[in-house]
Amino acid sequence: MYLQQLSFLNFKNYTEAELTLSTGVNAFVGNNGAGKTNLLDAVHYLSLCKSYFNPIDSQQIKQGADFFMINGVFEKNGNKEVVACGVKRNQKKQFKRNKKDYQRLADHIGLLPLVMISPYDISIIIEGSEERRKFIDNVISQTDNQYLDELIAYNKFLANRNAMLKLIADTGRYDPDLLAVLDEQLTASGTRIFAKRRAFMESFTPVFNQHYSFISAGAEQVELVYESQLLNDNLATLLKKNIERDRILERTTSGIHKDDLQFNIHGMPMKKFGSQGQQKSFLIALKLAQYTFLTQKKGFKPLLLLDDIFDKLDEGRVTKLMQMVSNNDFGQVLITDTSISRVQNIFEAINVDVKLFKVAEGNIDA
Ligand SMILES: Nc1ncnc2c1ncn2[C@@H]1O[C@H](COP(=O)(O)OP(=O)(O)OP(=O)(O)O)[C@@H](O)[C@H]1O
Repeated sequence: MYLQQLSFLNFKNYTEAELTLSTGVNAFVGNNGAGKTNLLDAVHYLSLCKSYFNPIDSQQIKQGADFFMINGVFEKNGNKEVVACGVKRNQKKQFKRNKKDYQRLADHIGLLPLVMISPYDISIIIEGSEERRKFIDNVISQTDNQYLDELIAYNKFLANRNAMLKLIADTGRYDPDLLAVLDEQLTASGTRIFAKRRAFMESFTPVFNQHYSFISAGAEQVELVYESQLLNDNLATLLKKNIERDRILERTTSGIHKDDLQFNIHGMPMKKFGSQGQQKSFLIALKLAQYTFLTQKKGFKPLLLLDDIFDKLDEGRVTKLMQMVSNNDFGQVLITDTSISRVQNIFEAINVDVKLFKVAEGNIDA
């Protein structure tokens, strides 16, 4: 699967742009603020119906304009897929595939899969557990349509149970039978999500380890560990065991909403003990493992978007990484950088053709 043509109107700092991409490596080069990341974000819209960086659609409209429009022509399994996304101020987002409007945007997710690696991903390491759960959930939901619905249902059951705990605290009236019904719903849904997350992590972790040791040439030992209360006990038992604590805190303290991922380097937390380059290598290995997982599940290669990828990585890691993404396991790659000579030198050294685009103040030249 690859993106053949991309065009957009009034998208962020672009008034109008149109480009034809190569099926291999495409590099977008320009100064800070030129619009390189914005271009990758336009591609992200076509795949996941939203920005990678900012959830508010109207803020992506060029300042002073009333709407933005993004169009893409993809080639997938020998067929053309024409995708269009339009946002007008104060109106619902429009999303079309082959000229037909989607009823549910969720139906588009996973059709044209994509993996983005960006400097903003550092939040997966440094922020709270929610970011790491979001990472797992995003990867699984690109290959499992029911997963997102299951998560929505779980969150609803969780909100109901928390509301009940609050009501008990406010009124002093405790009805164990009613709570048992809520526990049953939460347990059934939470257990299904846990099973999916655990199965995913079992197949994902060895691939992650392989990618990390390739990029770092085995320079350091890292570890990725899935943490869930449900690994030790089933959810029904946990809810019963912790009911007194939940009543005091007026919220549910057991469940898959407490899951996390532990990232270690030489047995210590990556967040505190990893260098910037090691943290970046860790994130890249996570995302490339996501790419491998998606490829295996889908049976075709997703798009790979690499934003500002060379910063903080040493020459050895850059070469390894570029060798890896240019080989046959990867398909179309879009990459951004500030230096033409750096991009040319890196790819010349590994003998890989690159289609170069120069980006300056919202203009793209091939
Ligand atoms: N809605 C908008 N309207 C107009 N301009 C916008 C809008 N949103 C973002 N921009 C502009 O886009 C520019 C940033 O573009 P982008 O992040 O793509 O730069 P970049 O080429 O990736 O830069 P860097 O090398 O620094 O990462 C900024 O100048 C910003 O003001």
